[in-house]
Amino acid sequence: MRNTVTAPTTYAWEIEARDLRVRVGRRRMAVDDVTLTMGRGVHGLLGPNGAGKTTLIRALATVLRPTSGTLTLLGGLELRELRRRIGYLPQDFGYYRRFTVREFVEYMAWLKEMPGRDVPSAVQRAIERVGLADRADDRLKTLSGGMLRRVGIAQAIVNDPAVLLLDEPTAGLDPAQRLRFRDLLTELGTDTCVVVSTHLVEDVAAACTDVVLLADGKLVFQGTPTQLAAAGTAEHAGDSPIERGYTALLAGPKRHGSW
Ligand SMILES: Nc1ncnc2c1ncn2[C@@H]1O[C@H](COP(=O)(O)OP(=O)(O)OP(=O)(O)O)[C@@H](O)[C@H]1O
Repeated sequence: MRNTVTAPTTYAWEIEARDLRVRVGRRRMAVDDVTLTMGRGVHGLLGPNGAGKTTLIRALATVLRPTSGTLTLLGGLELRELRRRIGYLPQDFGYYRRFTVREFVEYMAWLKEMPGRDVPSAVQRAIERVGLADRADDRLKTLSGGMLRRVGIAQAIVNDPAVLLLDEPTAGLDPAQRLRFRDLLTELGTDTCVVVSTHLVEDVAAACTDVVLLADGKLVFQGTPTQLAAAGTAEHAGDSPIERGYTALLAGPKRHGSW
């Protein structure tokens, strides 16, 4: 019999960061004094290259420790229990090429300490949700890049996480897969706190309830996609209102990386 740990359910936000700083390497403060809260819904994490998106996601995934400030996840669950309740797709996820899709997702379910009796049905459901049921017993080495990305998404959702962290999940997906993925995001966001980093502003407009914009490790903006769009004017660069809002908010005089 497993010990059942009773999770606190009295938190206001799934994710609460106060004055959060995360150092990478020796000196670089890749997340620099960020204060934000995130609850259920789909939070789009936007920002130019090097803004600190991956570093923030890694801190949320408990892979990196905060350098200073506080980060409270799920009301302050202890680390082991917290990790059971997180789903994480890193930018580059490692896998064994000879595993089948099912074996790999099962293996990840096992690492997340899911009760054994729940594993087969949870694995099947996760594989179906990413549209890979017909490839479930194929080896990973036979899949395309987009399919592998979907396997990565399946392993991230297999434990029905309360906090789901997806670092550039749409990279490598073809347009049809991206549309299906947006529907999945919307569905997941109804009862999960989903944080998704992306460079595709259209994905944010279509599937996110909330946008978090980072630049140089700082929080530049948090609000709805409509509020982001409202920040732009016709003079700002971009193909859509939301892209023009993004450009407007990043157009500070001291921002480097103007390329
Ligand atoms: N291990 C490391 N050592 C030194 N600097 C690092 C390290 N990892 C990241 N950085 C730096 O920290 C900053 C933030 O990087 P991060 O990967 O979090 O940005 P990002 O917003 O995810 O970028 P991208 O959109 O290019 O993926 C960058 O300037 C990066 O060069």
